[in-house]
Amino acid sequence: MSDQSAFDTDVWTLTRFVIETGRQAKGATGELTQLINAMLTAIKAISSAVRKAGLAHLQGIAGSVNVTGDDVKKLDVLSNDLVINMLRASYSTCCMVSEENKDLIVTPKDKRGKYVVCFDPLDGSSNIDCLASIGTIFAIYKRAVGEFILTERNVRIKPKGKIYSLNEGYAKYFHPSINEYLKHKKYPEDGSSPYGARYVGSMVSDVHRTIAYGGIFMYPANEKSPKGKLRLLYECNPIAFLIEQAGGLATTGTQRVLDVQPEALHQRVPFVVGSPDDVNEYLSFVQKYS
Ligand SMILES: O=P(O)(O)OC[C@H]1O[C@](O)(COP(=O)(O)O)[C@@H](O)[C@@H]1O
Ligand SMILES: [Mg+2]
Ligand SMILES: [Mg+2]
Ligand SMILES: [Mg+2]
Repeated sequence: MSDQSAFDTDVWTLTRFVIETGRQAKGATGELTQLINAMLTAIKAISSAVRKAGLAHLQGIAGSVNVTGDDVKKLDVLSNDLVINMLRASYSTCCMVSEENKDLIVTPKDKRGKYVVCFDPLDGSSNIDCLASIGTIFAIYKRAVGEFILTERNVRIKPKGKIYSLNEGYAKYFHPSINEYLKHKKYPEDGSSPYGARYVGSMVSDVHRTIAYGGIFMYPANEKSPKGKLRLLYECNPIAFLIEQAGGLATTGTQRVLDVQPEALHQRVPFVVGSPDDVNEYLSFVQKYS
């Protein structure tokens, strides 16, 4: 707040931040600003649809299954259409990758720009009907360059947290290294306090908390899902980038997530992110078994 009055008349909205930093960037054409503003419009529309989902009969399934096997919800479809249409109309993309589209979405020639956008229009969509937090994830790459764009500054994650987060219901199918790590978190041998467990089941939400409070979020491989569930291009990479920018680590267990060479649009990778000391501790358990 700029003063003590109840209404801030000089607030830094994201739109203002994007316009001002775009103006200051040398050689900027405004295309990235157009893209981010289009994305923001789509996200505001998604947020409005999510808020009135119950009244507008937008809850429930759409009746199809997407390319990675998820039951598609009505709000997945609506969010996907919004993002595609807004981005197309921003004249800033050449192609897009969406969780909900099997193939690459190529922008019509007359609307093409220089960016590739990979997105998960609605993350955590199994949480829609119970009103838990859900959100949109996106990564922006410059054509051929493979660059992410940072939109927020100076967010830092604690070196070590007190919370672990994963779907422990799959413990029966986990590799022993994971179960041994979890046991260590719950029954520490060194006399330290056990970690708390938190798992919303919307990665956006679980990662947001992990950045805010520290700790570790995991969607590791298991016998049923040998590469985990989360998808590299539009779920793991953008989150890995944010976590690293905040001083955290993001690993598959065998390599840095951002070093994984993409081979398919909807490729999955095991995903472990969080405070550096926590992720390194997890890796020490992986190493014991390798
Ligand atoms: O139910 P599970 O197996 O724990 O999976 C939860 C994970 O699946 C996801 O919901 C997958 O994302 P979508 O909702 O975008 O398909 C993540 O947000 C979450 O971390
Ligand atoms: Mg899905
Ligand atoms: Mg998702
Ligand atoms: Mg999704």
